Amino acid sequence: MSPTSALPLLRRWRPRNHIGGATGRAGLILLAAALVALFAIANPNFIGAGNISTTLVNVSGTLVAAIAMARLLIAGQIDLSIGGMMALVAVSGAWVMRATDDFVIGAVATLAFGLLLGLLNGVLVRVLKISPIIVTLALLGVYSGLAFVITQSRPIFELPQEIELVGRLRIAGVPVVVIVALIVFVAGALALTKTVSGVRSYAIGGDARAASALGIDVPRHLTWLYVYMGGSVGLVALLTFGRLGSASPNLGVGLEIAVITAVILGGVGFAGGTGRPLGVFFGVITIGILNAGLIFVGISDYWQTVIGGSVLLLALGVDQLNEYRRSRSRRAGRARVDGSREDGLVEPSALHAHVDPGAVALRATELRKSYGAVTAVSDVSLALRAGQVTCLLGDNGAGKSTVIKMLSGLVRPDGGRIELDGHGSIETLDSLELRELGVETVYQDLAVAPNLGAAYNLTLGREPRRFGFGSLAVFDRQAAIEQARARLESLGIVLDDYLAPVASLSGGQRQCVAIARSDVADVKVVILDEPTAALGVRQKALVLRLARTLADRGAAVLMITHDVESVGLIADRVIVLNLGRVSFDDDADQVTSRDLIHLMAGLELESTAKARNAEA
Ligand SMILES: Nc1ncnc2c1ncn2[C@@H]1O[C@H](COP(=O)(O)OP(=O)(O)OP(=O)(O)O)[C@@H](O)[C@H]1O
Repeated sequence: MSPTSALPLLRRWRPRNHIGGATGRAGLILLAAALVALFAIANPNFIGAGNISTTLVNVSGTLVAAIAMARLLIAGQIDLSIGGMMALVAVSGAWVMRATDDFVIGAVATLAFGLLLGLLNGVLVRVLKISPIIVTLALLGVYSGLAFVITQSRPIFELPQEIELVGRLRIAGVPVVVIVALIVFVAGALALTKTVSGVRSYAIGGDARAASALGIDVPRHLTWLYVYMGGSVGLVALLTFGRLGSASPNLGVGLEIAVITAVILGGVGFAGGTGRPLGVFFGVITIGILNAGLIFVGISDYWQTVIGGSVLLLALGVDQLNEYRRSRSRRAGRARVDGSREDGLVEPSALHAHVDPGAVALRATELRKSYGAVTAVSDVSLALRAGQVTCLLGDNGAGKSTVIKMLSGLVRPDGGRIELDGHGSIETLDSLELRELGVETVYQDLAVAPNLGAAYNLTLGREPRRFGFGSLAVFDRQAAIEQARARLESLGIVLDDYLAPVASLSGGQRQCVAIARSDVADVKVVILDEPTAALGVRQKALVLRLARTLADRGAAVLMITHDVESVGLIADRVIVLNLGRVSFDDDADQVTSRDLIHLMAGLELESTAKARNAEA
């Protein structure tokens, strides 16, 4: 088979999007089967109905907690406090149940305590702004300590009669605990893979700063995920002390290790952004079989702990290997795209209706900004016109980034005015408010969720929905593909796979996806922060063509660049900054590449010097 004829085959086998991992799941099923066979040889009763039922009941708690933990890990977070949280929630809930002698009130209180502690975790991680590993590890100690303090180390008995139902009730022979766990797991899995909120978790785990730049309220989303984790722990606590008929402060010891091991074994990447519920399911089952088998063949508690920790280390090792394979496959994808002869270009479509070419879209007057004693920008005035590309140049430290941060609402100027056509002064508005008014900014390295395809990236924040409400609505993947295809094609770009992670696209294509996000119907100003940095010649041409198209469709484009060659190819107007001041501002045809290099170096143009000498 020739390399060319093998290509379609390769494409079919390539991971479709962030949710891949069939090979890992097959490996887990094999591992689980091997464990069952091994333990059954050691003791044939291991595959008896009684043991299977007990094993299922034992894993039900892990299953409920695992889908919530998977969601946290996918979003780049972790909760190590769940063991202590379960103990505290169980004893508090049981205490309420005994005090009121009412099963329902006690059950509601247990779930509510879980949700509250989850909220506390989320708020603390958000407020302290340090690694969730440290914050939740500290909370593990606090929660489990409090559980002992409240109970004085004694279990809580004498719970209402109905509690026995939790352990005894069966539907069609299946323990109700298992049924509840399966329902909660499936609901969590659907929320993760099918809803707008789930897509946002993947985006945040891929790159939280990019997700935030794409319009997702990251802190709020993450807080909800901790609340979800807490609620799940509340349910696990209820199912467990309900089954046992009493609550003790020892409940939940080691829960975090068991759950995290199962989740990572199930293929959820510790680095965030990847993983699949089905893998998590098999991870939980495998750990359940292992634990049951170790007890069955009479391995001591101490050895069980050693084996549990070793399995976690093994899972982390496999995860690292997967991460390495993922990055290799992304690099291979990029090499394939860069080596391809066609750039996937089509003719861009016509202008936006609101174009008034040449009119000033944004005017900045006498902008100033200092950082302590450092004056970054001292007196900058400029105008951006609809239909034009303005290139902003300057040496390192000249003040370019500070200027665009002020124009895009990331930094408030110390003085001066910024006016947007039709909206008056905007210098006090933040970046989200400015986006709503039609000022879009594409920052270098900040603009895409690398683990998601173009279809997701181009619709994040304004996701197409099928039914449901808020971010729990069902994400319409087909509509997202169509929208992404239409948006990119209208800008003259065709991709062959709208679900392939953008990390596997070429640098130029990735920039195009990022820039295409700014092509919304009422965009007035597009600010591009060094969009051609580190790109090859062909990829650079692709990006410059896209910037030109945006201007041709009516936007005022401001492009920061160090690259004099790009200026010659695209600029209508050139502004050069030197030591925080404008040293040149004129039409691009008034200046040569040589002049620009002089200006960027802070030198005076020969023509200016001559004119000054002649005047003298
Ligand atoms: N947050 C900050 N705190 C302190 N000083 C800053 C800060 N941001 C920028 N500066 C200083 O302001 C000056 C202008 O920086 P700015 O990043 O705007 O320049 P630039 O032209 O974008 O440079 P580069 O091309 O290297 O990114 C520099 O002296 C820089 O050190």
